[in-house]
Amino acid sequence: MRLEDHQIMVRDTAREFAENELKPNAAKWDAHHTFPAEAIAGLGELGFLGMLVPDSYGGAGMDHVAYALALEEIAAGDGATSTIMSVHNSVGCMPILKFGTEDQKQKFLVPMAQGEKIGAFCLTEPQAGSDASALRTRAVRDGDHWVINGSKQFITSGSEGDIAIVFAVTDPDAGKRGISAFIVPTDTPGYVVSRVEEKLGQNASDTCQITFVECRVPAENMLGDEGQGYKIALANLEGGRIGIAAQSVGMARAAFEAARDYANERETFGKKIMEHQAVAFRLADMATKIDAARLLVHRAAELRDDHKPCLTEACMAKMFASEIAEEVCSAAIQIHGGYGYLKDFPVERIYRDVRVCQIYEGTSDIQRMVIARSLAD
Ligand SMILES: CC(C)(COP(=O)(O)OP(=O)(O)OC[C@H]1O[C@@H](n2cnc3c(N)ncnc32)[C@H](O)[C@@H]1OP(=O)(O)O)[C@@H](O)C(=O)NCCC(=O)NCCSC(=O)CCS(=O)O
Repeated sequence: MRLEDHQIMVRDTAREFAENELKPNAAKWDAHHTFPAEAIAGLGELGFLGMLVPDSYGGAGMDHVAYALALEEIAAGDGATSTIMSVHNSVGCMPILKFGTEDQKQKFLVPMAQGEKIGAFCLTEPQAGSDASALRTRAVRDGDHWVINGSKQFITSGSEGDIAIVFAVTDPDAGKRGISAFIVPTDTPGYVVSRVEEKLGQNASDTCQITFVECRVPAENMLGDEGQGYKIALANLEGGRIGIAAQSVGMARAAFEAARDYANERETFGKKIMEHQAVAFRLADMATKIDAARLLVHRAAELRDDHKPCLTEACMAKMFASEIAEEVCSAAIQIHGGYGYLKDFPVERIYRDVRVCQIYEGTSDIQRMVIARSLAD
């Protein structure tokens, strides 16, 4: 894959940031469940929190390939930080860029793109995950406000974030066309963080249950037209999925590199374990899978940059990259032997962090479902 100069610069900048600011801290943040506030501020200074937003709205005006390259590098440094970055850029900023009014862009998008405000995406509910149209959260018009009541589940940055894109039913008789989207600052009364979840991995990124209790938002905070919410959600998940795929590649690469380095140091039976064919072949398979996943990610990102349809390609990239990433991380632990199971080595954390990539922003089975639809006559 041939990269342009600005893409190489983005990749190298992100790699340096990951090496210096993320890798040395990732284990500590994971152990103490610390939100990486300083690192997020650093990403903002580098322009990585408004990557896809034009400079006229305070962003870096980058293409999706550059974005995928940056996310891969940030994920190689710390999976949790890359999740905050991915959700913020793709399903936080992009819905406002694409569907927002000029006033909404000035008020909400500009500070988000400059990294002053962090975005969250409130679609999923306790009983509506894969079946995203089965929402129960209701928004009822009351004069010049909408009043939101309901529960949202698995919300990245739900507690640490500042601006939430919230989907709610405004017309219960209209099915998918009865869902609308709202921009809700998280300091709005009635936006309640009811639980910060305990998770297998990605402990530095908060995942929350949010309850909306008579949460009143001004009518001008509706995003897009009334009834357009479901379409807004799905359209932005498409780009989000390319981001999750890039993250998966980054985490897989970090685990692979740790295993490769270990294999070149560790000796058994009088030689480096790299010289045992079983280990060398395992590493060869890992490297091949990572490269294949990256090519799928870049194909989807290029299509998006060319404004061509890429739903199927985004789903293929996410499904494949997230699944091989778990395989690669598992193999990396195997190469480390018993040490791979210890927290002293990074592969233990990366293995935990990468698992969710097969679940959030659409499970692997949902990706397969969407891909299969494109195969039907
Ligand atoms: C399972 C699903 C794929 C099912 O989708 P549907 O069959 O319900 O959708 P459709 O009827 O095909 O489409 C509805 C509507 O939207 C338009 N649409 C669909 N896809 C796109 C797109 N990619 N771009 C633009 N528009 C799109 C479509 O044309 C229809 O419009 P019209 O009615 O024709 O006008 C789907 O439900 C699905 O993807 N489910 C998984 C949901 C998911 O990924 N959830 C995780 C969300 S992440 C979260 O909430 C946590 C936040 S986090 O922190 O990450």
